[in-house]
Amino acid sequence: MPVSDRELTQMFERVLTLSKVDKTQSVAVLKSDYSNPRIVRAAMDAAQRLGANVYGVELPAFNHPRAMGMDMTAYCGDTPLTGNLAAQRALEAADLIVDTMMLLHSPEQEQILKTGTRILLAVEPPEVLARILPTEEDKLRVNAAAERLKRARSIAVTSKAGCDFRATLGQYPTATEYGFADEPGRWDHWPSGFLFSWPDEGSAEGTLVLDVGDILLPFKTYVREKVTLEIEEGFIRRIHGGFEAEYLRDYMAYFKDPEVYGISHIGWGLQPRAQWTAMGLHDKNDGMCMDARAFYGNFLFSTGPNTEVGGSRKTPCHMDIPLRGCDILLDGEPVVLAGDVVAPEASKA
Ligand SMILES: O=c1ccc(O)c[nH]1
Ligand SMILES: [Fe+2]
Repeated sequence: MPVSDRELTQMFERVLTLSKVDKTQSVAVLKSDYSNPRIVRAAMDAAQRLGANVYGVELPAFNHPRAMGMDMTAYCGDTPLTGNLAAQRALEAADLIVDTMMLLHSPEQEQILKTGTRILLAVEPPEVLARILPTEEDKLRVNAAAERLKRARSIAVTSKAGCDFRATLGQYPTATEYGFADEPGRWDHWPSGFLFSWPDEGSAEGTLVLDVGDILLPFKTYVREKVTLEIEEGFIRRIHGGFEAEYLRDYMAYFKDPEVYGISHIGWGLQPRAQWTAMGLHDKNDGMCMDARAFYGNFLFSTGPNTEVGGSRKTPCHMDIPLRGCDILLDGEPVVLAGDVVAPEASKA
């Protein structure tokens, strides 16, 4: 359903307030040719109504000749900001950046965050922003789960479909997304509600089976026949199944880069207002489909780049793949069973 400009501005006031915006703050709204002008306008107006110093940074769109599709998560690393040091300095001067063009998975984003500037990504359709408006309660639940994930030294994922995956943890940090950027140097994404870390280099092993209904992003397709990924020493070695397996093999091979097969962030969804079914009601270019990444009880794994956490893999090909119905155990203790969150208690909706 359409969301009015007035409601969109009010929601931005709410989320920017949660992001600690007030009259002491400066807010930069980062945009490019493909930004949603309604989101840009609402962010600018809301920040002004909160008394902040507001400015816009507009960057010409960047198209990589080998990138396919319009989903900004598909081809990572180079962005309209790449190489534009003057614009990066202008952004680093802000306390908070509202990113309406997507810096995610770029080295520049990490450099900006290291200066203490906060970044809030907001590129989903206003209807999705409204349905998954962040709350303090979301933050409490995600942080409760993060306390458990931070302590974990191993993760194991199994499922009726045949998943039998494990990895050791600890080399990389735990990352949380609860929808607002309230602490210095924090990046967050409105809408969200999930957490993740990265497997220790070379430790991801076993089998991941995409069952019917599991999701392939950025393809934005629901799997119709099982796809089996065999993983050894942190990399996908074999992909087999039917049409979707062939499609995935062909797509990943297109990049001619062995690093695309590396396992990247892995974690689980904690957002009950995100729906597995939502992707089927949107066009592919409506947004990046955060419902699929955040729906409650999913196991979300991904492939490709891990430079944002100091990893060595810089490859543009990034797949986000949420699975339903998995058991997720940390150090042998369940946090999700059959696709339902079971622990920690404070993380349950
Ligand atoms: O919010 C996001 C979106 C995409 C992604 O790869 C991670 N987190
Ligand atoms: Fe991802």
